[in-house]
Amino acid sequence: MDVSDILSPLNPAQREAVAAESDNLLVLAGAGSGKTRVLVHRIAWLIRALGLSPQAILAVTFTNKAAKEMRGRIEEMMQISTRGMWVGTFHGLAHRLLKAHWKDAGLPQNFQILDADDQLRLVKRVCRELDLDESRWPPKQAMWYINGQKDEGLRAAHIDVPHGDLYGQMMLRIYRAYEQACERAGLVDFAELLLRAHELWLKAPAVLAHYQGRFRQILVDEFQDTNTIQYAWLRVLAGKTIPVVAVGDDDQSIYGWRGAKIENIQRFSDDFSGCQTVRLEQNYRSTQTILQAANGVIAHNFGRLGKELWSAGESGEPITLYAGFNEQDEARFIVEQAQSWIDDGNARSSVAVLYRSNAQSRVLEEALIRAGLPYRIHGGQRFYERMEIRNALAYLRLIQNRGDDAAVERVINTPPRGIGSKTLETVREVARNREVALWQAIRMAIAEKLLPARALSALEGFIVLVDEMDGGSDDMLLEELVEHVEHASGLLDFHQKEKGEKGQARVENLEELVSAARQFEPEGEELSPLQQFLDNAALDAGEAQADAHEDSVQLMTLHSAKGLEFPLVFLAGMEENLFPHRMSLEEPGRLEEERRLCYVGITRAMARLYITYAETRRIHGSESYNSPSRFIREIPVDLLQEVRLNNTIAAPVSSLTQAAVPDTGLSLGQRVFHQIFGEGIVLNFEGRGNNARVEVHFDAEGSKWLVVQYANLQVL
Ligand SMILES: Nc1ncnc2c1ncn2[C@@H]1O[C@H](COP(=O)(O)OP(=O)(O)OP(=O)(O)O)[C@@H](O)[C@H]1O
Ligand SMILES: [Mg+2]
Repeated sequence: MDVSDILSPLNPAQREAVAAESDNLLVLAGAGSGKTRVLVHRIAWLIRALGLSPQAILAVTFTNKAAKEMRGRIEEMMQISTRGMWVGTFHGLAHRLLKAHWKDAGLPQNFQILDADDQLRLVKRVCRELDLDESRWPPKQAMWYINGQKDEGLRAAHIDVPHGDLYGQMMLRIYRAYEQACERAGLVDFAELLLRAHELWLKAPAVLAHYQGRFRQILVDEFQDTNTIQYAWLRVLAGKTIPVVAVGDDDQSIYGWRGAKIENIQRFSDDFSGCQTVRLEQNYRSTQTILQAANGVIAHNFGRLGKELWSAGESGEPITLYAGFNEQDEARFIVEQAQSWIDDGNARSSVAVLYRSNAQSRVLEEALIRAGLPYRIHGGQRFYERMEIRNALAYLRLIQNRGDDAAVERVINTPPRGIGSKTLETVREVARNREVALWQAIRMAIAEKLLPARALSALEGFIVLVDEMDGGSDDMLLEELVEHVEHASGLLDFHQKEKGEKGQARVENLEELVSAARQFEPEGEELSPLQQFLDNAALDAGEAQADAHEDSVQLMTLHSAKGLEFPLVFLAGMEENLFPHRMSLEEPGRLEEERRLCYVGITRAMARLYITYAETRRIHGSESYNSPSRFIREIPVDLLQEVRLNNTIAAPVSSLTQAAVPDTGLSLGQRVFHQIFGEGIVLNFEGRGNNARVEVHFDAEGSKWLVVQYANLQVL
């Protein structure tokens, strides 16, 4: 590819960004305006026009999948290998650094990554060791606290809690104990990866100098979702010498709840000297209708950096709105529409169904299965997160590192081998008192006969089992080892004996893990293939799907849809309390983040967009009645077309245009307070003025019809 070919498929603003010569560059632009495309072309430009070696380039993407795509695009454009290029997520890159410089980072060479599930398990254990009442100090909250502090770059030793702050003191105590537990077992959670990588720069100037000498340019996609520690890491690395190109969209910042800071966009131009800002305003992804809908929704947020977005594309079809009478009906409608789109000759993978919470996927999955439509889930119940897979991986981790307490906890009695909670408690106590890993504690318990004979022999069985799995493992291929472990551990046998589909699915998943091992390509000799495989599984959880290549309908949460695009998109479950999420209704900041999430959802659609909601929904085992999401009302009504139950088309959208209950000051979806029933939300109404009756769904009491005149509702 010629230099001119790199620029020709771009518009003038994009070209300016690709060929910009300034030290630092910020590309600030709305969805679908080609930000990611600019990054890819800029990398090509750096290599072709400026003669940079691929090894001198560091590119940060938001997911591992995006990193793979970026590599693929560059290889395809330039016909070069991207092997030496550092492309990955902040976490992936941090991991790579720590593996290479474990000593400087103060870690054992074989440190293990602790994923969210294992982390919670460990926090729970720590809380138990501190003798804390779980209901008073929920481990999950402690975990959020710990991660929140790490995201801000704070270790327990850095935190000062005021005397009277009981809560703060307790959290800090847990944090401290948790740090020690990780240290002892050589475990590193996700937030720790970033924190350590940052500390590595500060502790080991020679390492920093090495990378500062190596990289000649840093590029960051989805910059609006960087958190404090990522930003700090970047800033130290860039120093005064490495130019940084950041692309982002303040309207798509959706990870505030995980510590992401939109303000980093504003800080960037101050902190990175000589920064030039380029704005892209043309959207190439969506029809005008879809774009206008997205613009209509996001216009309700305040304090935006302000961007124009227009499209030269056609106006396209109206957005279809469907009210299912329950979630089953909603799912049926979605599958029906998807099927007819596919029957028209479109690929299954051109269809995406997006939803707010993972729990919503089950009903959709069932409808897809009934219709015989293959589907794939990104995120959520991910392959590497499935219980049986995690169990098998835990055995493999033990082969690698007996000190991995989280792995011991997970499989010591899985499948059941007669090691009860009392036995386990004793082992934990030994570990605690003597400050050793669980594995060693087991050995001590055996050697010193600290338990009844039957318990000891069960423990011994476990030790022998793992040691035997390890013996000879060096001579096996990775796939052989995985298969051997699944058999020898009894896992396969255990699930084969399980009744019904669940057991069958688990067996299939275990078999799939063997295939994954077969397909796995280790890089370099430094780390054993097993170690690389385990790291990959932990980092990649969810993104590496066994059936990635298959043409299937795409299911995912709105969060995981970031950066992607699909010709046909369904936004399902567009109901108050679901989306916007119940938890976000109290705080304006959270509500705005939900709205950005809605903007992200709408802008994933290229040609066709469906919005659906259910009038009643059974979720988490209970029935709820929610009004349509306020975000639907924020879409200009002339862009919408409502489809009724029997699939007839109605326009205009009656139920939504009448959002206000006439002459009452009330409107649908509004939160109100009643003297006796408490807080609730207005769902429905009849009549007008003093004669109007409204249906209010009270948080505590359920739905009730009330006469406005007597109900004396206070608007909240
Ligand atoms: N100049 C262009 N000519 C033709 N197509 C373009 C151009 N620029 C971008 N596109 C296409 O528009 C779509 C959106 O581009 P891209 O994904 O890079 O946008 P983005 O700004 O990164 O979006 P998001 O904010 O959702 O991440 C892609 O299909 C891309 O190939
Ligand atoms: Mg992008």
